[in-house]
This record gives sequence, C-alpha cells and structure tokens, in this order.
Amino acid sequence: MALYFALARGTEGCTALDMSKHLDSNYHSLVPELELDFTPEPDFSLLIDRVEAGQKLLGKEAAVPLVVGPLTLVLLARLAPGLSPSAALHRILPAYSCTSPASAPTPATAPWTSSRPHTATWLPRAAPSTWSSRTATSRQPYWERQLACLWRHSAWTSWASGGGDANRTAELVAELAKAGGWPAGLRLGAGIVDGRAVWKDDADTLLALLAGAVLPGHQAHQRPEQRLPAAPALGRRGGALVEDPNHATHAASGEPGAAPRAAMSRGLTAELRAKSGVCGAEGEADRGGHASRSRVSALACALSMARRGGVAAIPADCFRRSEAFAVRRSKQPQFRAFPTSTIGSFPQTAEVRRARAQLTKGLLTLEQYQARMDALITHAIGVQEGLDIDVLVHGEAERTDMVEYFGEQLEGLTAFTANAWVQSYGSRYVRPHHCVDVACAPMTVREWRSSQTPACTGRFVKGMLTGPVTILNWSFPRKDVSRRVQAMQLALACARRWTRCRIVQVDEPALREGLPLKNERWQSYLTWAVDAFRLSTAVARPDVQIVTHLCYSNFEDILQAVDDMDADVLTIENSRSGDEMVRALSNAGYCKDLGPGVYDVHSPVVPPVEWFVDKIASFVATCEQFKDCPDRLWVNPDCGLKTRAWSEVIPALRNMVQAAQIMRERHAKQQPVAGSGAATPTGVRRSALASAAAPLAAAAEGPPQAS
Ligand SMILES: CN1c2c(nc(N)[nH]c2=O)NC[C@@H]1CNc1ccc(C(=O)N[C@@H](CCC(=O)N[C@@H](CCC(=O)N[C@@H](CCC(=O)O)C(=O)O)C(=O)O)C(=O)O)cc1
Ligand SMILES: N[C@@H](CCS)C(=O)O
Repeated sequence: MALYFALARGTEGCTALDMSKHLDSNYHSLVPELELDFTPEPDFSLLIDRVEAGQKLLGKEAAVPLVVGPLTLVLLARLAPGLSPSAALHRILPAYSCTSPASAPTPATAPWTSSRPHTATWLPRAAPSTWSSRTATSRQPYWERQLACLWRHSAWTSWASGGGDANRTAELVAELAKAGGWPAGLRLGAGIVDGRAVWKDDADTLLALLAGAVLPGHQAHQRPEQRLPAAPALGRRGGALVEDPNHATHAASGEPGAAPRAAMSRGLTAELRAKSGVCGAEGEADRGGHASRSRVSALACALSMARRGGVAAIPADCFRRSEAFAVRRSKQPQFRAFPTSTIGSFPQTAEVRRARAQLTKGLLTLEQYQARMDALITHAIGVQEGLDIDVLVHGEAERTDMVEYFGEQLEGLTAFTANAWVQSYGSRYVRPHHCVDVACAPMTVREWRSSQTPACTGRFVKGMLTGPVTILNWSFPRKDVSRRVQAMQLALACARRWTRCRIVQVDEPALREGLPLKNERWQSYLTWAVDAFRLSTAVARPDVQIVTHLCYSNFEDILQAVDDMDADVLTIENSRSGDEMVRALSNAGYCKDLGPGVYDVHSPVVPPVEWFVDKIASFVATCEQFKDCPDRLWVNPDCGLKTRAWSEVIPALRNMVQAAQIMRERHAKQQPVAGSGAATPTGVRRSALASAAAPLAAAAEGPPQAS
C-alpha cells in the first residue's frame, strides 16, 4: 500500500507517476511507465480475490472480472525511449492469457495507427478455471471507432462477443452497415444507456436501430441495463461507472427527486427540446475591464442576436481580441523576471467547509457566512503578500468546486443534487450540474467582491473564472441541443462577468478531454471549443491580461488549438510529466507567456529550493525565448492548492518564491541558469521509489488520504 501511495503522490526526491484524465472523461488515472527491458510479473491475486468475493455476493454472472487489455495498457503507458509499442506488447502479452498465441494481434495486423485504445477485457492467465468461458473470451472495445476496426481484424480473434457503445447509435449503425454487418458467429453486446448522462435514453429505438444493422439471423442481445433502465450501461462510452452520479447515496438521502435517471423521463426530454435555443435574462454588460464601448455594444448586440437567431448570428468580431498579442502585450501589467503566482485555489480547510455546512443548515446567516469568506480571503491575500508573490489570487474559499460554484451562479444551470457525487480521482468527488438552459444572467455582485482586487492589497489579484468549455464538459449537458451551442451560450454568459480586474484567469482544464475519440472529429470540436473560449475572453480590453490554465491531459495533441485560444499567459500542469508539454510548446514555437507548473499539487512533499531552481532553469534551457525575457516565464504550481493543507502550501510557496529570486539574481548577473540535478527525472523513478516505500510503510499509521 505504501508503494501505491508513493507512486500516486510522490515522495521525497522522487516525483509521482504522471496523472492524466482517462480518455475523454474527468476521471484521472496514473500513467504506468514501461522500461526498456521490463519483464512483467503478473500478480492478479487481488483482482481474483475481489471478483470471487463479488461472485459470492452477487452470483457468477453478475460479478465480472475486468482487466485492462494489453493493447490499452501499452498505448496509454509512457514508454521508455527506444521501446516501441510492438516491443512493449510482446513483452506484456505473456502476462495475459490469449486464446492462443497464434491468434494474438501482431504488430503488422493490429490497428496501431489509431491513437485510441483497442481492447479492454482479457482474462488473466492466473484466473480461476471457474470463471465462465463467455467472460473469458469477451473483448470490450468501448469506442465506436474500434468497433468497426476490431471486426476487420477479427481473423485473429475468437470472440464470443464484442461489446460496443451504442450511445452514438446512428453512427454505429452506419459503421456496421458499411462494414457489411456484424460478423456471423459473434454476439453483439451493445451498451444502450449513456453512462455519462442523466437523461433517460430511448432504449427501444436504439435497439431497433441496432437490430436493423446486424445481419439477418443475428440477435442483438440485451444487456442487463435494458431490463433495469435506471442502471448505467456496461458497454458504455466511459467504460467505468465513475462518471455516473452516485445513485445509491442519492436515493438513500431521501431527497426529493431521488432516482434521477427515472425522474429524467422522456417527457422532460421533450420539454427540454421545446426549450432549445438561446435564451437569457436581459442585462447591461459591466463595462469595467471590457474593451471599448463599441466592443461592449458589439457583445450586447451579439447577445440579443443570439437570443433571436442562435449562436450562428454572433459577429466574427466577438471572437477576436481587439489587438494582436504582439501589440497588446506591452499595455498589460509588467512584472520582474520570473514572476510568481498560483493557479487559484487555496486549502479548502475544515473551517471553510464547516462554514458552508453551517450556511446550508441555517446555522449562519448569509451575512455571517460572507464575513467568514471575506476573512478567509484576507488571510489568503496576507499569506501571499508575506511570501512576496507577484500576482495574487483570492483563494476560491467561497467555491465548493470551480464548476459547481458557477453552476450555482448561472441561471439555467441547475445543481443536480446535494449527494450525486461523481469520482474525479482517488477519493475526490465532484457534483456536476445539468445544463438545462444556459441563460446570460449577470453574476452576482458578491462573487466579484471576492475576486476583484481586494482593498487590502495594492498588488494585482487575478479575477478567477471557469471557462465555458470546462463548465460544459464537467456537467451533464442537454442532449437535444448541440454541445457547440451550449458552449457558446456559456461563453456569452462568461463574457459578461468582467470587472475592473487587469488580470483575469479563465480556466479551461477540460478543453482537451472534450476532444472526440475519432481523430476526424477533432477539428470540428476544437474549432468551436476554441471559439467558445475566445468568445468568453475577446471582449477584454487590450491592457487586460488573460490567463488560462490547462491540466492533466495530453495537450501536446492540440498545440495549435492552445495557441489559437490567444490567451496572454498559459499556465500548465507539468511537473509529473518531465516537462513534456514545455518541450512540445517550445518545439511548436509557442511564443506567448508561459507558466509551466513547478511542483506537484497532489503530493504532500515540499520540494527544496534547489529543486525549484532546477525546474525553472530547465524551462529556460528548453524555451530559448525566455533567456532574454524571463519576465514572461511565470513560476507557479501545477494546479490549484485546494486539496493541500496550509502547513504544506506555505513552505512550498516560500521555496518556490525563493527559487524565483535566485533565478532573478543569476539572470541579473547573466550567470548560466543550468541546474544542479536536484529535480528527479522520471526515468530514475523506480529505484528511488523502492527505497521510498520502506520508510513510508513504517510511518504509515493508516491509509493516507488521497489529495
Ligand atoms: C481541478 N479539478 C477539478 C475537476 N473537476 C471538477 N469538477 N472540479 C475540479 O476542481 N477535475 C480535475 C481537477 C481535480 N479534481 C478535483 C476534484 C475534487 C476535489 C475535491 O476536493 N472534492 C471534494 C469535494 C468536497 C465538497 O464539495 N464538499 C462540500 C460539502 C459536501 C457535503 O455535503 N458534506 C456533507 C457530509 C460531509 C461528511 O460526511 O464528511 C455535509 O457537509 O454535511 C463543501 O465543501 O461544501 C471531496 O472531498 O471529494 C479536488 C480536486
Ligand atoms: N482555479 C482552479 C483551477 C483548477 S484546474 C483552482 O485553482 O482550483
């Protein structure tokens, strides 16, 4: 257990495994590292114990073993330099029980060219013989892309069944038809309930469509979820159930509206359909940090046109800053070399949560609650001033969650329930809201009181917003209005949240995870997603610095889109991935200001000053452009600090600020900025971890809390 925690959270002198959102979900998983000469030693005993325990409880057919398949594992892993995917696959295959060695995919026939994983369910060699043969030979490709792909390669398989994702049934049907129907002798198990939505699916129509797509004589077998419509699909888009609200907790709470999936009846969907289109409350845009009056009127005009004619009517001008980066940069706040900042949130302490709980229970009045929040904000500002951080944040104390909070502020976004939690990683959960109707209601004055430059500091305080694409991707959007339209509605709402801030951060950590799994759909998604971000920010005056934040996804895939967002400063999570994104941005010629994360916010480890110095030095070494303009290289943590304790945050930030100061002095003396080697490269992780696990194990008094 100690080793697992060391891998997940890092330990003194050794960074944790990279963490990445799983495909197109908000669920984070750790990225395994495969070394050049690895020889897997399979140990499935934990899995086997758990499945057998489940089978005793639920029956043999209900507790099904799920194992990540070798192709998926290899394609999602980080491979050591020189290790090809096919070599890794051949090394890993013996750990799995293939139906026969000859039937295993070979590099020549396997669909390597796809960037997505392929098969998910294999039976480990060590599995008990009592596990059914049906289970043993079931392959479950989640993704519509692979369904067609896989049966083209069916020569090397002997499936009893293939699992598919029928959430995009029309496309699936078209693919099946194009491929000549479902192959004879194979059963098709199709997920017919969208496991990542709260709306009730029309399972009958989906089944009828599917039945029409299979060859005569074949049968589309219904999966259990069809008999139990309130349960999520097994062969569904997200694969695991982590993206479903926790219905059990929800129902147990006895809240009105329990059993949400049942409550989201077709009647409601029809009602929603009738409501489609842009609508929203009237209201004057706040002119504070907005561009010129004419641009504000353009936005007002866009809003009213959008209400009448939909988002297509928004003028192109509303998607562009009024001046190009090269021109506006000099008008924005200027800072010393290696300026320091943070990403937004500070510890959500027991005190913060207690105040919220007391407000909910009526034990605090709104005024008393707000006074507590103000005190917390003042404390956060004071800490940052004391640490000599250049650009401050208010600390987000008033936000349960960066999306849930905005869900509460925006009319039309309905908080789902008090208890329908969705797992984000480890033991951390979020409560996504429904996008019901996204109106353009002005945000309350209260919110901006906390994020405008508070009177208690003379320093810049970043205004902190969650961007439209992230709000959309971390909610349960309507299914009867396109995601593009909903993103634009949200963007229009965000665009009106401007104040007198000279620096505004619009977080878009979920931009990448909305990327469709099929590469051919990427461009269309990226076009509207980037447009939505730009629509939400383009209204800023040229002298307002727009910052954005991206984290825990492979943004290397979408560098052009990142550049097209046209943010003045990009802050990115970086420290677990060995500066991959920094290198990628540098190679791509990214030329705007950059804040690569210098330390891992999910680790309790407080890195020493030299470690930070090395990190910053490595950025300068990688990105030539910062050698001459280090005022454009921001020094900040990977992400928000809400899961940390102040006792970790303060020393870590103190070291970070001190390292920035050392770098400034070196730069002033024009000394070389090479590091001392204190920062651990990911390659040497294994041996460092082995020794790390021992003291951790000794010290552990109980399972550490996920953070
Ligand atoms: C930045 N990230 C985010 C993602 N997704 C989001 N939607 N939001 C994000 O910020 N994805 C990527 C990353 C990393 N993700 C996360 C996700 C979640 C957390 C986190 O710390 N979650 C907390 C949520 C706690 C919370 O909201 N608590 C409420 C009170 C809840 C409540 O009702 N409690 C009951 C019972 C309490 C008890 O029995 O103990 C009560 O008070 O009565 C609150 O604060 O008001 C978590 O704990 O999981 C972090 C990063
Ligand atoms: N401003 C947010 C961004 C998280 S991705 C935070 O600091 O928590």
